[in-house]
Amino acid sequence: MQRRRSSIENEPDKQRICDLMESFHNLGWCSGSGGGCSTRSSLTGSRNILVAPSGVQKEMMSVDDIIILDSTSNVIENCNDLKPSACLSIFNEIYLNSPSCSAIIHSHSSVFVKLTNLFLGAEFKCQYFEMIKGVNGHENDEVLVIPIIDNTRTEEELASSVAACVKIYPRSPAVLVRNHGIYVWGKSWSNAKVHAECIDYLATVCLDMERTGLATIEGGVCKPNSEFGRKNEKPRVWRVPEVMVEPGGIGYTEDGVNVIPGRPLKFEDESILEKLGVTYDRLSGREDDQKLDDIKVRDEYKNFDIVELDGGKMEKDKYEGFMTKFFETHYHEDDEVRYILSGGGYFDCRYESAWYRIQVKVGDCICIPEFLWHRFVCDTGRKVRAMRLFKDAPKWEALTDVDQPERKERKE
Ligand SMILES: CSCCC(=O)/C(O)=C/O
Repeated sequence: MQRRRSSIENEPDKQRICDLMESFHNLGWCSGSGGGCSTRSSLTGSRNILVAPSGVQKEMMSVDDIIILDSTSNVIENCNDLKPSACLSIFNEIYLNSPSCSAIIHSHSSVFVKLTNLFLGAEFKCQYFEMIKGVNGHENDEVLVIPIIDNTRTEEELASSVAACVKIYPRSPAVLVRNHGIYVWGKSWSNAKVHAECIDYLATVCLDMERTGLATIEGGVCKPNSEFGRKNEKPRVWRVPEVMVEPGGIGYTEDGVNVIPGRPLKFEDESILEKLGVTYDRLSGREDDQKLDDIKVRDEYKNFDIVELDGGKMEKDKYEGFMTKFFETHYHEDDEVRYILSGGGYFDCRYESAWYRIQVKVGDCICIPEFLWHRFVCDTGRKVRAMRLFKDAPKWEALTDVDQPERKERKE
């Protein structure tokens, strides 16, 4: 039976929703009538849910505006006869599919509109940021994965996609909706609030840092360029049998490899680098890294210069000209040493009738030995800035299989 006056015992829960909505409005998470909030009743044994109404200014709600429903959406209290939030069907799906969920926040923070246009696939992923620890069950060196779904005209249409994400991504307490916002939840109202704050922070940091070159998206994961957590990462190497290499090259997906349906490529362990004679050091990505000075002394590099390619900024013909040159199979009569300062890509090295695709990213200082057939391609970020280190005067003389057929068998 529906009550006309707010029951005393529910007032603290109702007041909390009013307070949360006011603070979310002040944060810009629910301006222009967007956004919403729901919690489970804190009364012992109750499965009721409380939901903010639609049509009331988010920062001006009073306890009598908050609607209480039972677990099958029958209205228990609706003192001001208001319409429940349009998100109710989505909230219900989240409660249903995430049994520990006790509170849900729907934010229209503009950062998520921007983020879902930087991450155009089905997931936002980031790693090595301290705030990842604020998301239950995650460490700061783990990859946080939050699913992204496309927006629809109505909330009802979104509900089934949100439900599917909650089931498929049990570790994620959130679903992003492209060009729209986020649904984020937790086992209590405060846990949901912490999740919402951490994810908003991570999205803001990833966007700003990617835009200013302080973070890089590698294999779909946004990572800060600095060293923490990354120093133990080894370059990833894939083996690509020559028969699988198409005339245009290996090609690559977002993950760096060309996955021929039904024939996923094999990850190699790093011992392959030894066979290829490829060596590497992991640095910070900074030009003034002390370790770089040590390497210069250790390996007697007396000269360096910077090579920079940016498919988003350079003239198309110029960028493609460089890419064609670097992607043509070639070798040099000296070691090729490259220290990646931003962006990333893949060195493909040919050895015993196969290609080995070695991923390089910020901080990698890689040495491709003299006479080893290789080529380079940027990753999907289409940019790389690298320091080239030389023992003698800087030079870039590539010997290609076309120019030097008699050398073709060297180092194979
Ligand atoms: C990662 S630096 C750009 C590629 C390059 O300098 C080279 O020599 C490719 O073989």
